Amino acid sequence: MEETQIASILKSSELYPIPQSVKLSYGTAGFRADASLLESTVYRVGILSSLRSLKLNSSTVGLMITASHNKVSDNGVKVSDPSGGMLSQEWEPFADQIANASSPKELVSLIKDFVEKKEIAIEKGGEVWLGRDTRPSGESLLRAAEIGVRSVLGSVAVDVGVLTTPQLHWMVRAKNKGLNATESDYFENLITSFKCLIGLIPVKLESSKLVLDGANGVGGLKMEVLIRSLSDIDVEIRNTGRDGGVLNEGVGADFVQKEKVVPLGFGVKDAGMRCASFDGDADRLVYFYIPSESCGGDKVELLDGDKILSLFALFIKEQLNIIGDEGKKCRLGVVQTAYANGASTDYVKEMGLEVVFAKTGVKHLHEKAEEFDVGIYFEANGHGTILFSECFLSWLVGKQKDYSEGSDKHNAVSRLVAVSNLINQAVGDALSGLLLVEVILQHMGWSVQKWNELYKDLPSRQVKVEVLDRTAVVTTSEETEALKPLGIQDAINAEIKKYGRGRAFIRPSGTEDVVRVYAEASTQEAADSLASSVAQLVKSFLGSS
Ligand SMILES: CC(=O)N[C@H]1[C@@H](OP(=O)(O)O)O[C@H](CO)[C@@H](O)[C@@H]1O
Ligand SMILES: [Mg+2]
Repeated sequence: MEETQIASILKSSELYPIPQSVKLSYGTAGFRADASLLESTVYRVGILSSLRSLKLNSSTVGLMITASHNKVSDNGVKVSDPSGGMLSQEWEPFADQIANASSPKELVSLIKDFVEKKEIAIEKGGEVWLGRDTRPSGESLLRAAEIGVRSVLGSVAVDVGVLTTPQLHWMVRAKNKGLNATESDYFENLITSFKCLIGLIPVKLESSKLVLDGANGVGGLKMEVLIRSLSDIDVEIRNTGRDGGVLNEGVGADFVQKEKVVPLGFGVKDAGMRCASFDGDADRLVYFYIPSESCGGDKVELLDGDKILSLFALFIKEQLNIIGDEGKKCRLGVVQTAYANGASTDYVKEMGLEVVFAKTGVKHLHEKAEEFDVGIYFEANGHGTILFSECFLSWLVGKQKDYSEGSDKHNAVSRLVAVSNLINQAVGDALSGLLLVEVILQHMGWSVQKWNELYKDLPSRQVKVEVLDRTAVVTTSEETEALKPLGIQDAINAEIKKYGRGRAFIRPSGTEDVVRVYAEASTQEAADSLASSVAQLVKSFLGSS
C-alpha cells in the first residue's frame, strides 16, 4: 500500500476512535449495537466496502445502515455484494477484525495485510452505494461510512438516500448487471410485473381491502409511493411513523410474529380483515387477521413466512403443471430453517417438493435456494424470496416464443417470467412479497382465511433467555442440537419426550445478546410449557445475567 494511502486511513480513523469495551461481531445480519457506539464501526465498514468493490473490478457494492426490527436507538450496518446478495462470508472475519481494531495503527496494519493477502489492486478506486432506514442516527452514521469509503483513495461513495434494505440490494444488483438501477426503476419494475400478473388472472373478482402495519419505518412510506401507481389493489397503511408512533415499538413483523398479538393501531374493529406487517427495514413480511370470536382480545391468526412460502410454492407448482411434462422437469425446491413450523414442512413435502434446511440467517438460505431451477426460501419470521436460475429463466423466455399467445401454456410461462421480475432476486423483500401474495390470492379467488387453511400450524412458542455468555451454547450445523454446554441436550431431550409431537432447540442469537428457545407441541399449553422448561434448563446450565 502506498504511503499516501496509509496516511489517508490514519488521518480519517483519528476522527472515529473505537469506544471502550465493545466487542462487535458481523453476526447473522451485519453489525448491530446501540447507535451511539457505531460510528467507528460504520466508518470501518465503509473502508471494507471500498476494498470489496476493488477486489471485484470496481463493481458497485452496497452499504446499508439499519438495525431492522431492533429498537429505534439501535442501529447497524451490513454490506451487499455486487450480486445483490449478502457480503461473502469469506470476508466476515476481516470485518470482525477491523471493527475491533483498537488503534489507527492496528487498523492500517490489518488492512495492509488483507490487501496483500487478497491481492487487491488499490489504485483503481471502488464504488459504494450507501442507503439507510428512517432511524434518526442514520444520517450521521452515513457520513461516517462516506468518510470510510473515500479514505480508500479514488473510491466513490454515492448516497442513495432513505431506502428499504431490499431496495438497496435490488439497485446494486441491477447496476452491476448494466440495467436501470434507480429507486424509480425499482418501483417501475414492481408495477409492470404486478400489472402483468393481474392481467393473467383467469377470472377476476373484486378484491377486498388490505390493512398494512408499516412498523413506523421505511416500508410503509415506500408502500405509499408504490400504491399510487397501482389500481388493482386497495391498501390502507397504518403505522407510517408520521402519527407519533415509534419504530418497531409494539408494531411490525417481528413483534406480530413472535408475540402473536395485534400491533398498535389494530383492534377488534378490524376483525376478519386481511392485514400484513412489515419489519423496520421492510425485508420481512407476515400476514394476519383478527378472528371475529376474539371479542376484544388481542390474539391474531398469524400467516408467517412458512405460510407465504406454501402459497408461493402452490402457485409456482400450478404453473409448472400447466406447462406439462416439460414443466415437471424443473427442479422446484424449498429451503427452510429449524424455526419452520413442522406442519409447513409436511405440507410442502406432500406437494412433492424437495425441502432442504439451512442455518438461521438469509445468507445461508439464499445459498441453498440457488441450487434449484426455482428455489423458494423463507424464514418463519417472514424473510424470503423465490430465486430463478438464469438457465431456467432463459428456457422460460424461449417458451414464451414457442407457445401461441393466449394459450394456457403461454399464460403459465408468462406468469412465471412475471413472478421472476416481481419478486426480488437479491434478497427477501416485503414490498414485492406483498404484491405477489396479493396477486396470488386474487388469482385463486381466496380470502386470507381460506389461505390460512392450507395447513394448520403446530402450536409453537419462542422465548429469549438472557445469560452471562451466550457463546457458551454451541450447536450442530443444523442448529437443532446443542453440543455445549455438555449435558444440556440430554436434558432437553428428556423434556421433549414428555410431549406429543414435541420438538425444541436452543441457539445463541446472532443479533441480540440472548439464547433463543424454540418449542413446538400438539397444544399451545404444551408448547408453552416445553419452552419454559427448556428456558429453565438454559438458565441453570448457563446462569442468568
Ligand atoms: C429466530 C429469528 O427470527 N431469528 C432472526 C434473527 O437472527 P438471530 O440470529 O436469531 O438473532 O435476525 C436475523 C436477521 O434479521 C434473521 O435472519 C433471523 O431469522
Ligand atoms: Mg429486517
